[in-house]
Amino acid sequence: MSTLSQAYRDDTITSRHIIPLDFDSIDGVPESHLWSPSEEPHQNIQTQDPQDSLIPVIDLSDPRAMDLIGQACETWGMFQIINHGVPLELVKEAESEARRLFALTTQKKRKVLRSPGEATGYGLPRISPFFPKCMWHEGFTIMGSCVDDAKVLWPHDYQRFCDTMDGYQNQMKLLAHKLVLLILHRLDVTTEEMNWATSTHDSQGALQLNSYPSCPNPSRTVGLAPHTDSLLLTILHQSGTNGLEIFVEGLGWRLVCPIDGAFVVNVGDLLHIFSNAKFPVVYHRAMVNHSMHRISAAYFHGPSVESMLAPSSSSRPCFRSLSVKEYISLKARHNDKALSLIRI
Ligand SMILES: C=C1C[C@]23C[C@H]1CC[C@H]2[C@@]12CCC[C@@](C)(C(=O)O1)[C@H]2[C@@H]3C(=O)O
Ligand SMILES: O=C(O)CCC(=O)C(=O)O
Ligand SMILES: [Fe+2]
Repeated sequence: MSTLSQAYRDDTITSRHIIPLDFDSIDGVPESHLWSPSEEPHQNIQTQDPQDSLIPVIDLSDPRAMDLIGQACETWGMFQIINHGVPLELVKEAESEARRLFALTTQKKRKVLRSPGEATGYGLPRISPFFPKCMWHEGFTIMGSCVDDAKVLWPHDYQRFCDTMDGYQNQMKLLAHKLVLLILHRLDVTTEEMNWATSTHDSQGALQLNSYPSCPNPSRTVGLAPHTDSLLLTILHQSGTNGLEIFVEGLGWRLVCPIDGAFVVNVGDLLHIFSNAKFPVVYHRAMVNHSMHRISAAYFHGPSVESMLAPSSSSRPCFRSLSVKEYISLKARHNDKALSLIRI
């Protein structure tokens, strides 16, 4: 049976779109990373009170949580959660292990570079080929065990990194299942669909550690260009630094304020399709900072890549049915045009 990492293997990406900048040895922003002001990410920035939290913050222990989550999915496709049950020490530990990884020398990190046909390892975001300029970003993608890469990075001390990432992925998987159950109540799903969406044994996940080093010219650079996440839902830990923004129709780009101990959850393309577009597509991006090195950890949760996906119990589906694998491959080839290709 195919796994997520196999589904992400077959594309034709070139090294220019894989190798992050050598952040240790630069003292300015190279032309390759300078976005012109007319390029999309620098448009529509709103002045905003940093306290003004547009995206709702939901307490998972609140009896109204299910309703609030349903509403948030319909309105924004995004919400933040607190009291989620994930031990905060584990979250801190995962962040500090991610920092330890990105603090290694460029030479070390390039030893675990994601190779062109592979899904995991160190490198630029997969969406890089779709943009004219490079992103101020380095990432490390994990699908399941990361022991092979960790052994290369820390030959004598790889266990700590692996144990932390395993523990974090396990917690994310549990939380993702809880959230899917809560979210599906908003949709009129059949028992069969409910089983498909909540079956724990063949769900698939990926963990992406993101690093955005401080940048001498943040107004002309982009950390992670505007995109939507592909799978069902994403659970994001953003370390205390601003950077994540969501595009809201009519309002433009809005900051998603970091809240200590909270996770940001957003609807991915598969859930947009499954909801028959009742939940919006969620464009978001990460901007960079002059003084802070920002880290984030995103967990992507999806169903088995072999399974079929169709808008749930809808008499007028607006998307054709397809396998998860097929959607991943369409997305790899067409990025944000993928959804329009399956629209009925
Ligand atoms: C399971 C996933 C989800 C991936 C691909 C694969 C591993 C890495 C994820 C990201 C992380 C950064 C943004 C994104 C858009 C990217 O370029 O790589 C994500 C993408 C997706 O959601 O499509
Ligand atoms: O770093 C962030 O805040 C956003 C990360 C993100 O969107 C992603 O990994 O898909
Ligand atoms: Fe994302």
